[in-house]
Amino acid sequence: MAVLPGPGYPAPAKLNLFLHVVGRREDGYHLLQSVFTLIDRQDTIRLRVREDGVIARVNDVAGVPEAEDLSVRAARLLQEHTGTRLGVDIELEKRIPMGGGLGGGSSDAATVLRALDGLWGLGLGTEVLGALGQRLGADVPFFVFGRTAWVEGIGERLRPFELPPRWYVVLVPPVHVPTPLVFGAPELTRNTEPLKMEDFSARDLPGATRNDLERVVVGKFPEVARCLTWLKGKSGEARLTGSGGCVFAGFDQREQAERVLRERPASMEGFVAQGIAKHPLAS
Ligand SMILES: C[C@](O)(CO)[C@H](O)COP(=O)(O)OP(=O)(O)OC[C@H]1O[C@@H](n2ccc(N)nc2=O)[C@H](O)[C@@H]1O
Ligand SMILES: Nc1ncnc2c1ncn2[C@@H]1O[C@H](COP(=O)(O)OP(=O)(O)OP(=O)(O)O)[C@@H](O)[C@H]1O
Repeated sequence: MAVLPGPGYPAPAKLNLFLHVVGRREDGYHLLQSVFTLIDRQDTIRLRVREDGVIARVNDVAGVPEAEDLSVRAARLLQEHTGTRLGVDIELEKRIPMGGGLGGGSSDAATVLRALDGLWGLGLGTEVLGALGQRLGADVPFFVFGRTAWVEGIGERLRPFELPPRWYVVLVPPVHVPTPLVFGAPELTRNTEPLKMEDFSARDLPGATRNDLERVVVGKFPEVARCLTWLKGKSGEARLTGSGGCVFAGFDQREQAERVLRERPASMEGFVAQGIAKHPLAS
């Protein structure tokens, strides 16, 4: 039952269609190349502006204490940055599996930044919000950018990339993969040769790319390995998203995706989601 009124603001999940680690910065962050797409599995965030400057979450979210919640931290950061006297009540309805490489926390943060930019009358716009968002997490600039993107740097260099309509089977193993554990693994390869975006169309991508984090995650989490092996049996394109543990495969027809999902073993959680070219809040 919703506590706050109104339909709320959507915060869609993402998939990394590929993820190459091409280097490492001096501060330990990794230089990546990736194509990010939004999908229509989403969290919902309801907001009510407060005149007293207080920022508070009004519902409990299992596994996410209020002080750590990226939606709350996004509001605090924006308030500090602008000095606004306004505050906000935040209600977060989670539907995106957590710790799955689907970027849920980052998307929640980006949605709060965008929505409060309007509700608090700030008018900062996409570029400033994206730069602020980077302080909250490497994926936040993508969600602020709000469209399918070829992504470089640690996640802040974004260019639009065209994809045909696609439906994805996403399997959700019962594990929570900590991103720092994966990036910190000694066995991770960090020297994939950089690709040029101009050389690739969406159709070439699966054969020419992979997720460099996959080998590390599969080695550490047998449940991820099990889901991936099963899905690879259905599509050679199956792979990990982000730092996992979710795995996915893309299909041209919704029916194909739904059939594969139905065929999965009863013990495997999963869903079908459609790729979306543009964030519902993007102009
Ligand atoms: C792997 C991806 O999911 C791809 O979309 C993201 O790059 C991870 O993004 P994220 O979860 O928002 O990551 P952050 O919260 O910024 O970083 C968590 C930790 O992951 C590592 N990290 C993250 C991103 C990056 N480009 N290099 C890194 O080495 C760092 O150890 C960092 O402390
Ligand atoms: N609003 C939020 N929603 C989900 N997790 C959050 C949120 N705020 C903070 N977190 C913390 O972030 C952790 C990772 O959650 P999230 O779902 O964003 O990971 P992820 O999908 O693996 O992200 P990524 O693709 O960026 O690696 C959670 O376990 C939780 O501790």
